[in-house]
Amino acid sequence: MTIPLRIGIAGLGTVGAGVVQLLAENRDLISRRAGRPIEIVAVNARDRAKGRGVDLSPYRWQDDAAAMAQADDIDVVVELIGGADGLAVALARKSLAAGKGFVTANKAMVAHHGAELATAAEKAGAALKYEAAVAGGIPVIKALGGGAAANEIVSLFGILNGTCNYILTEMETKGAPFADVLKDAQALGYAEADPTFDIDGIDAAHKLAILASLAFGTALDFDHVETRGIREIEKVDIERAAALGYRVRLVGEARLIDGRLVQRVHPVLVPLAHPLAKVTGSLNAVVADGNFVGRLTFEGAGAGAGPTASAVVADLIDIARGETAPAFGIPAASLKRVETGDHEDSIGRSYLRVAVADEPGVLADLTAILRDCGVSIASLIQRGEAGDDEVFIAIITHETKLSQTADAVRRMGALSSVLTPPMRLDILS
Ligand SMILES: NC(=O)C1=CN([C@@H]2O[C@H](COP(=O)(O)OP(=O)(O)OC[C@H]3O[C@@H](n4cnc5c(N)ncnc54)[C@H](O)[C@@H]3O)[C@@H](O)[C@H]2O)C=CC1
Ligand SMILES: N[C@@H](CC=O)C(=O)O
Ligand code: NA
Repeated sequence: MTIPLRIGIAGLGTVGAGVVQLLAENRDLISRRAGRPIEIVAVNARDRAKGRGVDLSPYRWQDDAAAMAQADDIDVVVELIGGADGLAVALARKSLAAGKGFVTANKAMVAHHGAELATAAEKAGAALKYEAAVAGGIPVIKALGGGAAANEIVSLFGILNGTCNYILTEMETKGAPFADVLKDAQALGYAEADPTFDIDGIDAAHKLAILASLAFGTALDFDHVETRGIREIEKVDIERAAALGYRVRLVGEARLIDGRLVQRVHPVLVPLAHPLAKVTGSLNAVVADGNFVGRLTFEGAGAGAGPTASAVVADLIDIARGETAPAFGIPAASLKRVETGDHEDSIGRSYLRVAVADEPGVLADLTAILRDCGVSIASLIQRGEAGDDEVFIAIITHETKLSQTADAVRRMGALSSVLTPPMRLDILS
């Protein structure tokens, strides 16, 4: 007789309802692939009466999510509530302490408490899995932790937030205003409960910290992810970028440089021919360089019910098969603590947007600052009608140490003819 894997699901929102639907719809196939049935025993959410478009009648309603951690008839707790702290992490701690497997889509919790939870899982001999937490449906956690595990990986980058990518793409293709597109992304189930996590880059930073730890074998270090979101991106940046041969994307990058870890989430300009320029809508992409395999590129849906449920259920299938690899590829106690490096020490090209008063000598002042800082101009666009109070100057620099470009931007901002703080976006190479 085959013994089913019995699960309890806490959280029945976009992802939770997606998991219920997927397990029901692909039941037989999943059972064959997992080697045994995966059965939902109990479900929990804040509001029992809420309609969710899925049939919950076969399952026990559990008023208290934490009780799932103690229930004798549950082998694995699936946490789809969200939030770095509070109920989610309490449930994780209790479930793992009780020796139950724990599957989560919660990147905020993993980024903040991943090491502690991985240690608890190892101690209990239980599985901790979080494929859905990074890049939604893309199986990148399994790829880096498994398929590419023989390689040394020294750098990775990618588009890690579906909401931001959707917003940037819609602004570019439809000229739609930021606020309207954000509402659409929320309605489509892409955004976090608090969408500032998306648009301020925090969600991408959570994911980047997790990927970096897994890829480099370093301790999770969310606090040192330099994070900048897309709030300051204006229509003019998207238009100027397009005129200069680029698209704007929110990208997370992590590198080990001389043993120091540089982690950065920031909006960048991506050349039109670059693979990330073709990643549109809520799609995500992750690019990792391995020393034997070479460059690996993963692309797929980064958000939404179906893709995220796909990743959650993939973790359940792993557990049903008896896989118990350490959560971060190596035992949590072996993850290396490394110092933080500074991205501004590296060499790169940048886009600068400077809003100036249309008066004689302004351009000369800007170019003099760039000269004094050792920054050379690759291209420059000035557009504005005669009589406009404000003119936008867009500059693309040649390769320079980025700290020099930062210095130039600071000095430009101090000019009385510069009307708002200049903005710099680096160019992805
Ligand atoms: N929506 C997406 O595309 C993706 C979401 N995630 C992650 O999946 C998790 C769930 O996200 P969504 O389904 O989008 O969120 P959601 O807001 O649609 O659903 C959250 C669910 O948790 C329940 N809940 C919230 N607080 C609760 C509490 N105190 N007690 C009991 N239940 C509570 C709500 O009732 C709801 O059923 C989050 O960690 C999110 O970051 C990960 C990848 C993609
Ligand atoms: N809010 C997130 C959901 C997936 O992780 C995103 O937009 O990418
Ligand atoms: Na994933």
